[in-house]
Amino acid sequence: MCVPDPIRPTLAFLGPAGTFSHQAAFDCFGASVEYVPKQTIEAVFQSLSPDVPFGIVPQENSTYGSVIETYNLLRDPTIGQNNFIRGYTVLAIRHCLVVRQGVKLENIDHVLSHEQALGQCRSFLARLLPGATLVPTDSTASAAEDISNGKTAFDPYRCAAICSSIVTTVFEGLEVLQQNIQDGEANSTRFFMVSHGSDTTIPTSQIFPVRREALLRISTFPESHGTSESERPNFAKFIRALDLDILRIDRRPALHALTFWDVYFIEVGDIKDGNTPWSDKLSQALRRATYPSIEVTLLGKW
Ligand SMILES: O=C(O)C(=O)Cc1ccccc1
Repeated sequence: MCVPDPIRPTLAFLGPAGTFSHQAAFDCFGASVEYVPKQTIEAVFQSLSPDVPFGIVPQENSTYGSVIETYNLLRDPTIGQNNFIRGYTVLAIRHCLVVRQGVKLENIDHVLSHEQALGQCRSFLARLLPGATLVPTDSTASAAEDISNGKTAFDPYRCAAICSSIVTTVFEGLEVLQQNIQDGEANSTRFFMVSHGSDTTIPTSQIFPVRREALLRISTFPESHGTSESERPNFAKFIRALDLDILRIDRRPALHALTFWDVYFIEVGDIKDGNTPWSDKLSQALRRATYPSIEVTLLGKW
């Protein structure tokens, strides 16, 4: 059972120890939180509660793009109701090819990792391991753990994991065969910090960029239950009415059954900081941008 520590709140991350999510969280929170590993990003979201007030989830990579699993989970109604995005942090990602000690490149016929990491190392894999089978795992560090303890469906002496070099200090019998195998030196991942409740005090000052920003979820649906094209919302009008900076837009299929009436995620920023509190400015913007067939939920502001 998890007994909450009144001094050190709990933070859930995609585990096991040694993932990039773990590093991103540690860079922000250091010793001020207690870290709880979860097997999936979904489990991180699901664990948010009074006992686990904080979580961290990967949101976007500069080489491979949006983390689809995270955006799919942001469609859940609990986000924006009980759980909220509270800010973000960016981590430079340096991938390594990690093997059991003594394994050489020519021995490898399976490469295990999180699908984001496999995607971030495409050109290395195509050049140096063109014949290897790519095996998606729950996380980068879980790939290393599986090879270390022999819990893969494959011969661990014919496998490699793509992960951080830190895993060699966490799991036994592993070594780094190649370093810096990511496509592009600038490879970075942005992580969202999430909390249970919208105003839970965050035990760090490391996470927030100076800018005032927010994430909106826009659900679209036909007003009548015919799915006529003429009912499609006019996004240009909606965005003009918001009158905020539009920092990025993502789109995922909706959870309802109406085909192609999608969910949009819009990150907005304050055009100019003034004396008006950011929450008031956001409420005013959302009032200006009220349209039939568009439902807006504030998923978080920071
Ligand atoms: O699996 C991990 O280590 C994660 O934290 C997800 C991830 C994977 C690859 C790059 C950044 C984050």
